[in-house]
Amino acid sequence: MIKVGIIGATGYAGAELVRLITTHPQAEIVAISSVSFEGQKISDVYRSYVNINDMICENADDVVEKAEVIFAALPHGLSQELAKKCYDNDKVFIDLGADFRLKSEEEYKEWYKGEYVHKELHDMAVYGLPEFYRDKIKGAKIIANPGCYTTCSPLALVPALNAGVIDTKGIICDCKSGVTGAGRSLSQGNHYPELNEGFHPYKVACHRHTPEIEQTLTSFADEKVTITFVPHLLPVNRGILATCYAPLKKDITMEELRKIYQDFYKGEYFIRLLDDGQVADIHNVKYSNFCDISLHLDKRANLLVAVAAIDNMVKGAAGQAIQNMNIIFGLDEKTGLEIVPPAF
Ligand SMILES: NC(=O)C1=CN([C@@H]2O[C@H](COP(=O)(O)OP(=O)(O)OC[C@H]3O[C@@H](n4cnc5c(N)ncnc54)[C@H](OP(=O)(O)O)[C@@H]3O)[C@@H](O)[C@H]2O)C=CC1
Ligand SMILES: CC(=O)N[C@@H](CCC(=O)OP(=O)(O)O)C(=O)O
Repeated sequence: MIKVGIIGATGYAGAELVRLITTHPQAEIVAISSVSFEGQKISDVYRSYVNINDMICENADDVVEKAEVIFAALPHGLSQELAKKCYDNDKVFIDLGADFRLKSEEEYKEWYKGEYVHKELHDMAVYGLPEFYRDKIKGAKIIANPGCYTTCSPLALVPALNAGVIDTKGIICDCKSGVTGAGRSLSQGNHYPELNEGFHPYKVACHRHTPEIEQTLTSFADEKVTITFVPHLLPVNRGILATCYAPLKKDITMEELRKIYQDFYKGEYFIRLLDDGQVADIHNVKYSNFCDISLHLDKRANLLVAVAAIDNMVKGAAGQAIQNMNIIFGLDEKTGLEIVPPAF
């Protein structure tokens, strides 16, 4: 059994790791940590875990000592020293935050106002989007696990970009997220009466995920890709829907487009390419690690419209992190993640 530690287990992403790894057949949670709830049971924080997982929250040092793979689900900016400690002790470190995601320190400074403290760790960190970078993930010691928008949007666009059928400029990622995406901390914007029955964009064309999505897209293009990214807050608990618009470089039929996506995602269990006429819906991926993609052509405007849906807590966070762990430890990628999304 793989010995797993979870730092930040009481947050939404950490609690989702607890949920999924508790039943993973080849991994066991050996330690979890929390600052606010140290000494308390995780099942006292989340009553759904009573009698299933009643582990006591310890501190982060205990987790690093006991585990061989450490997941960190902390606010941005707290993972660099933790990664160093794990690396020095020959542990695998999987970071659900953004500290290791951007390869360019300049971009990190611009968007996160932080510094790269251990540059060598940033050089060796692998961006953990398995459908694109599986081979690099296999030997990684540090994984930068992508977040929700930054998983969903590239999954919708990369096959078309890689095949050279869409432009590298003028792409729009119009995304909607459930409220769990904002984490467990309370804020006025997430207050029920102010959120429920409303719907609005935020950080329009200035969200910190913009350079991260561009970084992934650019790795499949022959020049820098620039996008307009507009996230919206959807008054549901879970789910991300990315509706991506991209100018077509040439005339293409639906059959040709579909073939490009089918070939690119051949054998990818977690990618479900929907039939013509169907649309991706967050409803159908809830609680699962699937990404549903539907393809549409707007011939009048000469645009590709690619829509992708994921569960932000699973494929957008904990599930993808476990997928990365499975790859690193040589397990079948699906292990512990063969979850059937509920029908209603
Ligand atoms: N929610 C989502 O959909 C996604 C989240 N992520 C990323 O995962 C990470 C966690 O997000 P999420 O779970 O939503 O956030 P939460 O706010 O729900 O949880 C954050 C966790 O970090 C702990 N924490 C807070 N401050 C500190 C601190 N100063 N030192 C140590 N621990 C601290 C918190 O609790 P405690 O006080 O108990 O230690 C809690 O366990 C973030 O980097 C986020 O961007 C990535 C993809 C999707
Ligand atoms: C709804 C909401 O607030 N979402 C978060 C993103 C959550 C996420 O994906 O976190 P990462 O930053 O780790 O990628 C936001 O917009 O900041």
